[in-house]
Amino acid sequence: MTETAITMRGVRAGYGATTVLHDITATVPRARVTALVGHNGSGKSTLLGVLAGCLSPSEGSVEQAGTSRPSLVPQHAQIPAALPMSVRDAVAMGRWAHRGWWKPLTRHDKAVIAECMERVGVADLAPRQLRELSGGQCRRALIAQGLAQRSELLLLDEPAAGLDQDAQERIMSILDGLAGDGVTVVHATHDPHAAQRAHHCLHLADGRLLRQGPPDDLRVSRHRPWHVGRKSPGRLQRNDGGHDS
Ligand SMILES: Nc1ncnc2c1ncn2[C@@H]1O[C@H](COP(=O)(O)OP(=O)(O)OP(=O)(O)O)[C@@H](O)[C@H]1O
Repeated sequence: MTETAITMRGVRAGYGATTVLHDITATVPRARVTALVGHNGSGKSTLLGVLAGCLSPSEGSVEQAGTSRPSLVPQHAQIPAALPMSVRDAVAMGRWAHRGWWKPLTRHDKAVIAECMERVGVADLAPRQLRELSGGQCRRALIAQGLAQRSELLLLDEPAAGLDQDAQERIMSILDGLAGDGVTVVHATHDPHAAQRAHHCLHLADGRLLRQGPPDDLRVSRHRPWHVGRKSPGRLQRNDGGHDS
């Protein structure tokens, strides 16, 4: 049976006086890939922020089964393009959560950094400047940075957006492999194919959870990807705990 990594109950959250997420009750399975799907502005990034602990719910609760601090991989590098920084330095920043930025890296830190770069296929790019990388290479370097935190929960904001099919496929395979190794992966995506590859989906619309369940049940159409058709099959669970028919 699949264990639950995260349980959200009645989560309401937003920015200042603006509420973005309303009454989100959902679960995220452990050691699986979960896709957050929905139109632009539906609240996917905001929900990632809540799961990462960057945004506190104004109502409701988020329970995480694991003990490690979540690792959030943002959509874009939070590093100014003009700042000289190698791929190795960027990945090493993932260790700051453990050591603080002021302490020298230990042998263990260096081994973790090397392993994470190897895992996502950027080891040969280690001395290159981040600003010199292609979009796909840069995304993989950011994923390596997230992995270097060694968290049980990896959150990614559109990790494959704007990449060609091969680069997307490579990133989705990396996420699959991580889940296979026991990491709980949650990523926001607009891409129906990426959603189809996930084990579980949370479908948001206007800040509310429309439905959650396996991607096959989402019946994603290429032309209207996040349209909820009348023929939706019965297994998808609605946010009120009922089932579509
Ligand atoms: N820092 C912020 N301050 C105020 N409002 C914000 C902030 N960030 C996002 N919002 C608002 O919250 C709503 C949800 O945005 P969010 O980025 O979570 O959606 P999204 O589904 O990730 O969108 P996209 O697919 O375009 O990335 C939007 O109306 C947006 O304008």
